[in-house]
Amino acid sequence: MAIIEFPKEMKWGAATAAYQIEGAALEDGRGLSIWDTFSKTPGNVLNGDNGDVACDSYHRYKEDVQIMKELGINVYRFSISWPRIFPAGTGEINQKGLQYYHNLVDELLENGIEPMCTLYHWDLPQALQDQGGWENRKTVDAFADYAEQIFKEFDGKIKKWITINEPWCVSFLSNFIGIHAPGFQNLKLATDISHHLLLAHGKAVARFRDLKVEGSIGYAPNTEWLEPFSSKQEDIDACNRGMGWFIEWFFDPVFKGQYPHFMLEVFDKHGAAPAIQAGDMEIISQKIDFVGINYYTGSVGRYKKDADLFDLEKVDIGYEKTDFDWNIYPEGFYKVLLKIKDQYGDIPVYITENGACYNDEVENGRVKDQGRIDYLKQHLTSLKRAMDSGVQIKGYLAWSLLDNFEWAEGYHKRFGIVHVDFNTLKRTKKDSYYWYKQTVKNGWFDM
Ligand SMILES: N#[N+]C[C@@H]1[C@@H](O)[C@H](O)[C@@H](O)[C@@H]2O[C@H]12
Repeated sequence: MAIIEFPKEMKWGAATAAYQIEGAALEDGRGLSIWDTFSKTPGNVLNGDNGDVACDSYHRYKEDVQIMKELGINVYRFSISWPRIFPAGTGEINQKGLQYYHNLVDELLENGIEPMCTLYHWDLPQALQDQGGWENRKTVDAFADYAEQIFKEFDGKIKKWITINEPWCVSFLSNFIGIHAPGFQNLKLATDISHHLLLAHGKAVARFRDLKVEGSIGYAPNTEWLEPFSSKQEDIDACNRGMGWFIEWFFDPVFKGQYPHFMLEVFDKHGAAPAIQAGDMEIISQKIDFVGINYYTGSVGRYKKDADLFDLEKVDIGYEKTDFDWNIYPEGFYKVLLKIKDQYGDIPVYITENGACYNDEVENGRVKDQGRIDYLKQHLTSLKRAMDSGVQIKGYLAWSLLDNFEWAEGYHKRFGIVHVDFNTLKRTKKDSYYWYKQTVKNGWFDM
């Protein structure tokens, strides 16, 4: 067996998001989000699930922090619910909402765990959606005002900040593919929203710098690897276009100050090039301190005219899959990280999400989730290989601490290293929790 060992200074953590774990959706002055509306529209979420209760972490955060403390992690990524702070999206502040996050952050700090805060993890205030949502440039400024409020409130307590989680999901999955809130299917709308999200990111970074907030700031794009089916150039080009949708489209504006021409060509062909105003790209491309990378899976792809926007067809060549029916493809993790380093330079990287869906259940008080342990081992081995190839990895945060509301899949899809019984809200540490605990303690594991 091989020992996979990590630097002593590497951070180890776990990640969650507000709408997926908090519950208390109608409590203490919280306003509605687009996910409250979307999840309660019949047919949008499996089994009609919603985030009204979720893991009830709003009330159980102290228990959850003790679970983290026993786990031994030193960083915890959570998100702030914008409508819990600004119920109408702007204007009056909900003090009880702020107080909840002070309580959570204080509990983390008292237990030696560093908070990493995501400002936007998909739960846009419904009041802003009613005014056009991310399609409306006014939402960009509303986000910057919300971010400024949070920076001022938590400066000195929170020192790692993420502006936007997975802008591809917020724009294309939610407004072109349409399976996430608010559920539109319009490519031009989606590309305009992708631009406004990057603008919102940039404006929040500008406020962060202007306020001289202590700490570091970045964003957390989602990534995927597409391996060409053959060495034919048409297959290679199709895969590069497909990855460009996740990577270059959201990295080039931030790191190069312009959209990738090959992607603009694709969107322009469909009459969907984004509306860019003078000065936008300068705002978007100001320096950030780190990039968060979310990686789950990869696929094999080949050229097929009109198969999708990119003339790309995914091919199932029999990779083992998780219960989300996603390929287990750790090689792609390595390749994504090297691609980002090669194309965008030696930017510090946090793996802000990586994990596996297995719909495991408790049997005699135990959850035997060897599949998740194997997934983590394989992907951490790829991560170490990327680090040995020069990628500046600052930390790894497993998705997720808890089984939680998995968006359109509801509570059926489980990503946690801790099982949650959604009838009783009982937490049960899985075998993967104990494996991860030992790995965090040692800084190595036996492959
Ligand atoms: N699906 N899936 C699991 C996980 C989702 O639960 C997170 O909220 C997202 O940031 C990202 O999509 C990844």
